[in-house]
Amino acid sequence: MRIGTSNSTKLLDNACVNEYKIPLIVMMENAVLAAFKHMDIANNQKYVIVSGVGNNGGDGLGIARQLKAHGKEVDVFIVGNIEKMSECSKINYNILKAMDISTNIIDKENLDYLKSKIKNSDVVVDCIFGTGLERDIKGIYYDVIDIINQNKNKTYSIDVPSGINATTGDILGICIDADKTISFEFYKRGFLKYATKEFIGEVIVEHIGIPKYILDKYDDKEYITDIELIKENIKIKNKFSFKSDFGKVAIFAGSRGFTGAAYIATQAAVKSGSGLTTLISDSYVQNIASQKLCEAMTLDIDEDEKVKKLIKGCDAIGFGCGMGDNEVTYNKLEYVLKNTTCTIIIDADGLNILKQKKELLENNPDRIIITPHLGEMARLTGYPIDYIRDNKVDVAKEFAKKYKLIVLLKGYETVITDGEYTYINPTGNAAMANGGMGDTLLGIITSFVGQGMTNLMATVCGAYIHGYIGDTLSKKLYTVNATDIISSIPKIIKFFQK
Ligand SMILES: NC(=O)C1=CN([C@@H]2O[C@H](COP(=O)(O)OP(=O)(O)OC[C@H]3O[C@@H](n4cnc5c(N)ncnc54)[C@H](OP(=O)(O)O)[C@@H]3O)[C@@H](O)[C@H]2O)[C@@H](O)CC1
Ligand SMILES: Nc1ncnc2c1ncn2[C@@H]1O[C@H](COP(=O)(O)OP(=O)(O)O)[C@@H](O)[C@H]1O
Ligand SMILES: [K+]
Repeated sequence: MRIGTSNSTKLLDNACVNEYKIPLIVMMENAVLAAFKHMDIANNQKYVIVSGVGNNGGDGLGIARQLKAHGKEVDVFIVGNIEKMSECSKINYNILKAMDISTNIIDKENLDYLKSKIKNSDVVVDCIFGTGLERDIKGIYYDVIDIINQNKNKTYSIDVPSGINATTGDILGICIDADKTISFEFYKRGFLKYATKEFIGEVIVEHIGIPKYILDKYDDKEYITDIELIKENIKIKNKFSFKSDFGKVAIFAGSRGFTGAAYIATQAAVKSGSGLTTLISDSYVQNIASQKLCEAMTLDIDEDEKVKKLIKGCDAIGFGCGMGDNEVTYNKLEYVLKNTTCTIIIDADGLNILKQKKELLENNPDRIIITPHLGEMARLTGYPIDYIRDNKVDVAKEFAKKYKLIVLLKGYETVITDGEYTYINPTGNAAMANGGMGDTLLGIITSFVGQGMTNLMATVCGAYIHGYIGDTLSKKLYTVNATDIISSIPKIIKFFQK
């Protein structure tokens, strides 16, 4: 699913109208019919439409007509200067008048009437502002939004809950508290902001008849990952496959007190389908982990020659889980990067050691994937956590571009980007917020890179599948742990295999 801003919508509108000769009223009617499908007419009878005088308002007037045509009771209210009504809204307004569907122009005097109609309705359809909102909401607009929020039974917002800036997610003074948002063509970038989530309700993105090749042209290269993309990327094991076809990977992980991290990351790679997996750790961890790792091999990190030989032949290397934030870990990372050419996936202490010394990243373009959580990203970038949380796409993109690597910024709606293409991961949940989850993810991504996926797709697919398993398990489990995820990996990957 594509992500877009107010600007993308404007550019697309202009291209459709001027270049491709699709009249705006045609797109508006498509938008009306698309939104109408989600008006839940089987369960509601009384609707209040509140329209502004821009095109978002025009959508509302069209929806009012459709609702009437389906036998619903509809009260239409318009807020704003009717003289300034947009051309297409005017067309829909005139149709309503010609059909004798009465409309009320809102002023200070009839706010009580609006309130009583809202109280008495099943659904308020919010069409005050869409992507055209740019400045703070004041005066009568403020009062109307407040009245809707205080008195509604349910509110369905068209394109954007009025009051939310579609690009930034900022609330411009006040906003509609929507139960459902029916948005057109793009999942609005502003919806990604955590603070906005509680106002957008369920979000549905509908197409309004714009051909794919036109959308591709005006694409911001930002997407919500969908299941089809995963299915396209999961490798089919054909009958002639050999273990070398599924990659040779190594995991550098663990230290005293962090044996679990080593086991989890390694076992996750094994279960994700790697042909050959080796855990490289200190001898203490090796002794313990090897008791549990039946399929993976283990190697002592201090056996220099053996390590060098092994990593030179690897297709991907995972690095950092539970290794310790110290000079030894830094030296090992430097060593691994120097002695290999394959992709290195860096997490946890592998990231912590980089905070003062980012030259390792600078000198290794296009072969590193980093998987920080917000805290680790704060240490890497120097930005405060709150700033990163509110600007996660931009922060991740900036870092990826600067160091020519892939950033997977973890958390609710994990961001994955190579600086040019960005994917937001829709899977995963709070039941997964416990130790070891990141190690599991590292193992899955390392395995996928080793199996031949591009670095970007391995990261996108890894995050999606990791979260998908968590979502599936959390339906029955109060907490989902790393070992739960690991045992479900083969079954779920099989489900995605085309
Ligand atoms: N391709 C698509 O996706 C299609 C999209 N479509 C729909 O069009 C919508 C975008 O329409 P839009 O551009 O007319 O902007 P919209 O959101 O109605 O707002 C503009 C109005 O609000 C006013 N106004 C703004 N801020 C204000 C404030 N703070 N306080 C008070 N007033 C304020 C502004 O007034 P002005 O700034 O001119 O004074 C103007 O009157 C989009 O969201 C979707 O629903 C479809 O119909 C067709 C295809
Ligand atoms: N609330 C949440 N919603 C979605 N995913 C989550 C949530 N909490 C945690 N996760 C996922 O769980 C993993 C936790 O990783 P991380 O923070 O590195 O944990 P650890 O280092 O303890 O293993 C990440 O992939 C993250 O996206
Ligand atoms: K709206």
